[in-house]
Amino acid sequence: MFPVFAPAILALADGTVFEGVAIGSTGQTVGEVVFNTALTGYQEILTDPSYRQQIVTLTYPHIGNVGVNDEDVESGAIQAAGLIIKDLPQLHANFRADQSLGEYLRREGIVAIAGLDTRALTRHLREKGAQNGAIVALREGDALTDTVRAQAVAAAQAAPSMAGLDLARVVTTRAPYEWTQTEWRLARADGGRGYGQLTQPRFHVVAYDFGVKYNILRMLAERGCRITVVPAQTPAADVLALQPDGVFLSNGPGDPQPCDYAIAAAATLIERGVPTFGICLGHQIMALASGARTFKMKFGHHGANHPVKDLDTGRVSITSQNHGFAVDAASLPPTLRATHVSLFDGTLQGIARTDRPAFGFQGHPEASPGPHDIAYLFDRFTALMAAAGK
Ligand SMILES: NC(=O)CC[C@H](N)C(=O)O
Repeated sequence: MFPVFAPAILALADGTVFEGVAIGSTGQTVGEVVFNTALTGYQEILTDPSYRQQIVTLTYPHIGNVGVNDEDVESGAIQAAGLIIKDLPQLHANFRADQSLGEYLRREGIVAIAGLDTRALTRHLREKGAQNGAIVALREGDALTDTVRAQAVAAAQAAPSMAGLDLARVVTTRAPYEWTQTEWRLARADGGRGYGQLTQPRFHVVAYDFGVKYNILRMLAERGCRITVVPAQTPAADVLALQPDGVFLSNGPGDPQPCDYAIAAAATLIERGVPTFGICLGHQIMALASGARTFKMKFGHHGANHPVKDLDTGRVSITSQNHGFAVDAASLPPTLRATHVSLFDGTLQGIARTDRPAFGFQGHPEASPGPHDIAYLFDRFTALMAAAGK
């Protein structure tokens, strides 16, 4: 029996209302509505902690075809505040699937909507900018009234703005832990060579968890890193006491600016000459720690086909992206140089310290599913640690 879907609406803070059907839990969710243009990877997107308090609309129309499995997760749970898609196939098929997308959303209590015009919504967000929204998913038989619409718009307007929000401290691990992984969990973003091999640990990396994605840890482990993951608010002195060969600053949700504890810790560790690599939020924190500024973008970058140019080599990589803030290229102090730039809008994508072994990248070199063009940055990090005497 195919399910009968109850009505649902998406209301934006500017008063625009889209109607569709409920494909997840019933109830209401609020968050910043952003669009992601990747064709694949809906499970990785939903479980990426950087999507906390964001409602994601996927521009690819058929989402759910291959169901859901317990391997393709980037964290232990769905992190996005909600999901918006055009069409949920009524049957899924994949040998690895153990449930449907709808079942997964309901099991995790996520409110989601399908059946609306995601192209119109995406155009709207591109023109007006990312803004807060509310999804209201009604129970079967409940009527969609003007009161429900008005309440949803009011809920969207009452939601907190992403600018100024420190969410890293919300999603981070409560206690430090050592990353371990089994064969089947090894990274797939290894340049298409298939499943990677664990290498005998050569480096000890302390990874700040601001909302870290599993595949980053897998790719570091594959390159011979033993990894101690620490909470976002761990002081630099505690990290130095672990005698790391390198420090990794992870991706994560929210605005980097209020993460003063992380900015202070990163500044100390970089100053002390510890090889440091930052991805996305970690890259932004490294920039702030070095005296640059960040700003909120109009609708950000969320997709898997963004061309980025390496300014040192001229090489263009197709990259995965997920960010709503960026480092202001005009704010770089003399100790920071631009290493990568987005060929979509010219915004800064990579930075490196001129006086210390530290660099950051705005996109996702660990992208799983790919593209894997920029995975070479992980090798750059291990090379920095090797050069520092390991
Ligand atoms: N993926 C990330 O780390 C995102 C960083 C930050 N939250 C932003 O939106 O820009």
